[in-house]
Amino acid sequence: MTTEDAAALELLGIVKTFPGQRALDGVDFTVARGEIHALLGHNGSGKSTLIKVLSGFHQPDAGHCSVAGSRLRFGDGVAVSRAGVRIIHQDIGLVDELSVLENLRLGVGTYRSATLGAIRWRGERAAARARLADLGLGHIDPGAEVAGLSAVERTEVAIARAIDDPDAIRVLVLDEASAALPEEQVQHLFRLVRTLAARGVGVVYVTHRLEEVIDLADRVTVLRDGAVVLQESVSALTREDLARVIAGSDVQAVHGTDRAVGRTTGEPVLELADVVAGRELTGASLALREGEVLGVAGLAGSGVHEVVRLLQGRATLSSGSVAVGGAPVRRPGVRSLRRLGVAVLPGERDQKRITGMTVAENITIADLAPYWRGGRFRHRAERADAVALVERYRIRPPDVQRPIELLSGGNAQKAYVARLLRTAPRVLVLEEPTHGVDVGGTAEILRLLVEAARSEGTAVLLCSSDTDDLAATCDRVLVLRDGTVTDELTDKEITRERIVELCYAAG
Ligand SMILES: Nc1ncnc2c1ncn2[C@@H]1O[C@H](COP(=O)(O)OP(=O)(O)OP(=O)(O)O)[C@@H](O)[C@H]1O
Repeated sequence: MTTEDAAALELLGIVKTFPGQRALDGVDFTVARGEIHALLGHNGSGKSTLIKVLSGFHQPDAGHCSVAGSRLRFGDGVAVSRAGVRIIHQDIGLVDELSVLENLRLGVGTYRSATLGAIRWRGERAAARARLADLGLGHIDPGAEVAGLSAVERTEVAIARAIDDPDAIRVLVLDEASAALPEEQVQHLFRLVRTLAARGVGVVYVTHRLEEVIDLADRVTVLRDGAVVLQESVSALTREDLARVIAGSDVQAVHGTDRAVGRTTGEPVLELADVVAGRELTGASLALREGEVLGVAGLAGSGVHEVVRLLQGRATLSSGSVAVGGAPVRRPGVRSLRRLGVAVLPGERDQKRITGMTVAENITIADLAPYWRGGRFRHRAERADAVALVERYRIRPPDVQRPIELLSGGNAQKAYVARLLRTAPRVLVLEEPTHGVDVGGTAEILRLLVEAARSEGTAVLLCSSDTDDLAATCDRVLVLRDGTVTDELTDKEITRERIVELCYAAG
């Protein structure tokens, strides 16, 4: 077989066992040249492990790998890169303070136009511009600082950086590259992916967003518990088919949650009035009421993220006021707000994961008081609570003594949501709570949030870029633009299309 005929990527018979657990159980995964191949599976099904085997990070117990017809030795990251495999992780690893050009050149070591030790920036800039234009990214200025780019532009730059020599790239893996992208920017990413596929690159696209698979991919592989349960052309499948195969059973619809009309009349428990704060909020006001699920939507830079940062004490309140239960909070922050019954789940992983601790400890840490009795800590009671919550949230594997770092991304996210809900707060502020969570887990988390609002009267502030989540659960949705609340949707006005439209509206 010539290199031209060979598959871009062939992973055959891959087995990987961790102590006490088989993460991959003889997986065959083949991607043709120019094919966009979606890799799906529930949280903990083995997607990341398969990618890590390909990258050389994990040594598999069995199996073999070929790239464009050439056999590849496992465990050798340099050989993987030399063979033309590029992997973009969700944490795309750009340096914010540097320009696009500097980021493109990072890691390459040499500047093309250096003579006698001096870098000829004009030449470098022209080369970078040509490289971006070649990938259809002519709209990105090489001189722009990365911090000022939109989320999708950052992803585009990360991909452009990886594609240092387009003719030599055989396989591009995008590991949840769209997870942090607002929905309306995803199409830009798709355009770039299609450009690369049209040049013969085999693309592996890992995602939990099933609509994206239908829209973008040619073929799909679904993993369940480390084994391939479906490998098929996407054209034959619907979103519902995929959800069913991923879960291994019928998934309860996330949508169509019974939205309670009239919920918006409870007492305000969290109020922001004319808040100017951090880099983004320029006069935002909102009132979250008892027993309601209030959604907050907006594009990157609109201020949604800054609302969460403000409530975490990470963005300074310059003017305006924050009040809980009618009483002003002068310095909002995690501690001051927790005392008032406000719990915050931030979006960033490092802000919620407590490394070096077990799953049980990560779940119970927010309130250990019930376990202290007579000066002694009742480990058994703590463990029993954690076991019950792991069961309720279907965290896999169901081992509460496991270090949290060893959980898959989506299973860890379920543990953080469990931590917050367990403390039965009066106000619950969540940023992207279903980020990286599979279709079944998402339905469960949203159901629990609505239940907390309905039966406990919890006031839930749901800051999310997932318009499906917002449309399925919220009693009201606020849209932010340029740091202020510009629109409010209630009841039947809350649709996915309307939210996106308002996020994008001008002026
Ligand atoms: N280093 C490790 N040590 C022990 N177990 C691990 C390790 N890495 C992963 N696992 C386990 O292997 C299984 C597969 O995990 P993996 O991260 O591949 O899942 P995933 O499909 O990527 O999930 P997600 O969608 O949540 O990211 C999980 O049960 C996970 O807990």
